[in-house]
Amino acid sequence: MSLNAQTRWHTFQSQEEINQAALNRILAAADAAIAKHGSFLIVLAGGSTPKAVYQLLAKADADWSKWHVYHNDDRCLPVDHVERNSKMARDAWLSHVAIPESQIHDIPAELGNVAGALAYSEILKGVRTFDLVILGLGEDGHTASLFPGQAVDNSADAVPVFNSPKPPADRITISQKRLNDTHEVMFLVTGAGKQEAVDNWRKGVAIPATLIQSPNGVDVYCFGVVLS
Ligand SMILES: O=C(O)[C@H](O)[C@@H](O)[C@H](O)[C@H](O)COP(=O)(O)O
Repeated sequence: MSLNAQTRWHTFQSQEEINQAALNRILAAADAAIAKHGSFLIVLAGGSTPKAVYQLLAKADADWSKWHVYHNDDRCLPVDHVERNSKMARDAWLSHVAIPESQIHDIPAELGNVAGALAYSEILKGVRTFDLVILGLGEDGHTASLFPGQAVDNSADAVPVFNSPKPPADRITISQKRLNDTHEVMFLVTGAGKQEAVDNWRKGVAIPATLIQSPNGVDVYCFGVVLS
């Protein structure tokens, strides 16, 4: 599968507008994937913008029995810790809809980064190309748990992260290579704090987010940053 470096930028005028656009995009991607493959494979991001979209998904109508949910990263904390991305997604959305539990694939980050990454790589073994990967953007340009200045580790589908500059230090992330094995990518970027990272990205400065490409390019949904 060949990758496409095209980045399409979309700006929205309010938080509601970006949330709604993201919701529509997810539901459309699900319909298209289910029509084509009989299933929809979505990879979730942590962060406040995705959370608001998940809350909308909790009230949406969809063919939930065909959805398979993965996470692009998680923090090595107990399962029920409020900072676990898996807990956030369950509380905001997944516990409120009829996706079969066997199709919700949390990262077992409570096992620690090494054992948890091995276990998640096993879970991802044989999983087909994802349909939609959702990603956030950190102020430092990180995405998933791919941080600036850290070596890119594509040795497995899920890899341990040590010494994350954003706490907690121990995390697990799907690798760049496996994240790029997807039909579509949607970044959700909100807030003026992301301006410098967005400026760098648009100027062609390498930031972790620019590691992400898919055969269909990448869509970046923005609110609260200026696209100059
Ligand atoms: O793992 C983390 O530390 C966060 O989940 C982080 O990666 C988040 O996705 C971005 O910082 C954007 O977050 P917001 O959507 O809240 O701006």
